[in-house]
Amino acid sequence: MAKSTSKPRRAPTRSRSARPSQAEAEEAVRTLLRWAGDNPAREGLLDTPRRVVKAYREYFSGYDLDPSQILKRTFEETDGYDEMIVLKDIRFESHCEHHMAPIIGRAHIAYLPRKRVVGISKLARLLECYAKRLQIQEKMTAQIANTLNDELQPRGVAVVIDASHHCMTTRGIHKPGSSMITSRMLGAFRTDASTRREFLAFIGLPPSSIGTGS
Ligand SMILES: Nc1nc2c(ncn2[C@@H]2O[C@H](COP(=O)(O)OP(=O)(O)OP(=O)(O)O)[C@@H](O)[C@H]2O)c(=O)[nH]1
Ligand SMILES: [Zn+2]
Repeated sequence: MAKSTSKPRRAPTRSRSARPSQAEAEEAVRTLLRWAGDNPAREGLLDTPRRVVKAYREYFSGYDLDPSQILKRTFEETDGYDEMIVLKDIRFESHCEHHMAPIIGRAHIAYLPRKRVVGISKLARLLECYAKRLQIQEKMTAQIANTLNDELQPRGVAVVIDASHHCMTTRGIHKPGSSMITSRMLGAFRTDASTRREFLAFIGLPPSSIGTGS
């Protein structure tokens, strides 16, 4: 195979200074409006670029958050609590990186603490931090589990996400009602079937619905 002489591709930068300005982002929206066949100068569309950019700032606010920082504050006075901790049915909205279309669903996050626990809202914040980025569901599921595992070093982590992809429901193949389920099991959730079953029971899934294949 011929050796490639092309320059290595630079990793995408996340630094704020490298971002286009607000004016440039609004101009890009005007271009899309013209491309769609409309007139960005008509009264109803005059404020649309500003609104779209404001909405995008919200949809993609996760790039400005540091996921590990979210889990930095932990509590050790738990009287030795070492049972499963589950936050279930956490609603979220994300956007797929292929079409920038909404992904809307629910996440269930669990861990088996080792000595310390984290404030429960931080699990939802961790989810938000990754959801408010361009995503594929598999990656988001793994990112949440891996960050929890790295930061808390618990005995196990489980993440299940069940979500509807608007790129599949409102365009393309048009399958409204379909949803995608992903899971990532680490530590005891991966190696111990009874731990996994207990978690699945907590989130209302049948015991054999999610295996680990290992
Ligand atoms: N695995 C996975 N696929 C996703 C996710 N979000 C969107 N997709 C899929 O990404 C794929 C992109 O496929 P392409 O063939 O490049 O794009 P496309 O022509 O718009 O595909 P269609 O959606 O089939 O019309 C589609 O099959 C989407 O359903 C996700 O979170 N995980
Ligand atoms: Zn998509």
